[in-house]
Amino acid sequence: MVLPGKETEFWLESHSVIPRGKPFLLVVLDGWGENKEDEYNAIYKANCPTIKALRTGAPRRWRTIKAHGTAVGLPSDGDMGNSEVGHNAMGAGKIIQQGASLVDDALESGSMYMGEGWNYAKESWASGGTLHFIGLLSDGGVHSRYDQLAALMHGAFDHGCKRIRVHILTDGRDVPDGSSVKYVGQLEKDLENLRSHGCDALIASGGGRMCVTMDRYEADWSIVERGWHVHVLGEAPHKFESALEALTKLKEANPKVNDQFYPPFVIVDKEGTPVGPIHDNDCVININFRADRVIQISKAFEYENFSAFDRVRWPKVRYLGMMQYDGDLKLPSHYLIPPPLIENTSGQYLCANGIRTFACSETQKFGHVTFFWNGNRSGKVDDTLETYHEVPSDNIQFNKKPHMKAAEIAKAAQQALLSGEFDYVRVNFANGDMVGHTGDLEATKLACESVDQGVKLLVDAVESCGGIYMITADHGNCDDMAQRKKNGEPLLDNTGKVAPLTSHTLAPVPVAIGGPGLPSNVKFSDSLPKAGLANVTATYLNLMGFEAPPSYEPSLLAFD
Ligand SMILES: O=C(O)[C@@H](CO)OP(=O)(O)O
Ligand SMILES: [Mn+2]
Ligand SMILES: [Mn+2]
Repeated sequence: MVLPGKETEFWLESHSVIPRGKPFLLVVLDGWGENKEDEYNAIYKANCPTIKALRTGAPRRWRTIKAHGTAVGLPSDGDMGNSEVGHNAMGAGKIIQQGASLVDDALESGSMYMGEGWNYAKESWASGGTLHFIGLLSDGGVHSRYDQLAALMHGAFDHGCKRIRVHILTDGRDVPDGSSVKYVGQLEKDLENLRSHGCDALIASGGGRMCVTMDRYEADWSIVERGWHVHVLGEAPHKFESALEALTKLKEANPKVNDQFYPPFVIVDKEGTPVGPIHDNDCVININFRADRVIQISKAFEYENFSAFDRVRWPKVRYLGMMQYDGDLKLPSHYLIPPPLIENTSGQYLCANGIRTFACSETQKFGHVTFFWNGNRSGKVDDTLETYHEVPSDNIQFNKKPHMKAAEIAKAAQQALLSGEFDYVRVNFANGDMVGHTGDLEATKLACESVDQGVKLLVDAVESCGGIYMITADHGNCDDMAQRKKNGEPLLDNTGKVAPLTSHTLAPVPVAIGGPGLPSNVKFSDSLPKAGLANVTATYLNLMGFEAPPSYEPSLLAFD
């Protein structure tokens, strides 16, 4: 192939120390932080000899970096990291002001209500339509935030909206299980307030985020179909007169049900009529700013030709995302806030310099190492140079099968490394995160062990092909499985048991480098104590034998 000349925008200089041409492995351990070593740290409690050896075997080639808060473009240092921001940063080498911050700014400045999106939405209620909000109901700050929903409801009322319906997805994954009752209470108060001012405002339908609407990467379209039935058609086996009643009665009927997995429900009036199905001329605003879990429902609302499930009825609504979720598909076509502009990604540079890439994960994280990595674009950067390999995830609760697809991912990546057909193999192991989100400590230990075995297979493969590796993570999760009191002690629930932590953590994440292809004088620099995930990108460009572009956050490497 003809490599680009110096004059092209994405041409990269050769690195002065590290040669090109060694197979390079990059592993992202999803949800794997470096945290206090106690009995609730699943990594510490599990048998993970490979990762332990990386950590203790080469101190100059192991360090931690920040993976939460402002270091990854989130509004505050109280915000835990997440896959979207983490993979965006690692893929693009920059700290990107993320969706949550952009929405905050637009609400604060008032520009939210001056854009094209808002005007488009307004036409609906100006001509008698109902305004529907759909989204994750919590203040987790990963996919959405309650205060932003509250601001938009009041904003709509101030702009003349007289009828609002809210379709809630209970969380329990970014916030503690059981907290949905609190968020529903808060929402009911705000709706009551709107009603007292003459706005007909009610909760109309809902369900748990992992059961209703918020599927991702087409793992299980039936999740979205269930959402369609309750939000749009107003149909569900479970009907209640209030959302609080729904949560209470569904829990009574099945005490094992949790916030993440509440079955779909519809709110009805005294006569049993659903209070808020979605009709022609209504407006639907999806309040999630994060893309992955709302792309499918957005397609269902937006696409004329749609065959993922039978919509039964497809109302002609004005549909808007909080942001545009997919830059390649331009989906949805209407949105409130322009998404962060993520340009000059590592993929663009590497493809322009002829690097042959193999990217692989299982369905649950497949888009993380492709879509998020490439700045929220669903296509490939270069079809001829890149192979994207998806291992189908099981559709189960992952504590039932904590090894997930780690072995299959490792095998596929091992083959890619040994084949000689790729220069760069990039994988994500989902287990620490996906099993961590179940709050099941014992299962999460097994999850960590499966990841460790996968990493071993790959580090051995790098060893045998003379390559270089970098092992890192996108944010914490399995490193702390207990909710904590202010003093750090585990919090007990009302039965006296330790309350499980299902969310991500604020922990920094490890970065380890090595492999026989890495010159012996390469180590981590001591001069970047505050480095974060965005510093990873220049580092791996160096490890592949390139100088990083000057616009990237600095490389973590130093040379003896
Ligand atoms: O499951 C998800 O959607 C999030 C948590 O809300 O996890 P991650 O950022 O690791 O994908
Ligand atoms: Mn993640
Ligand atoms: Mn997660």
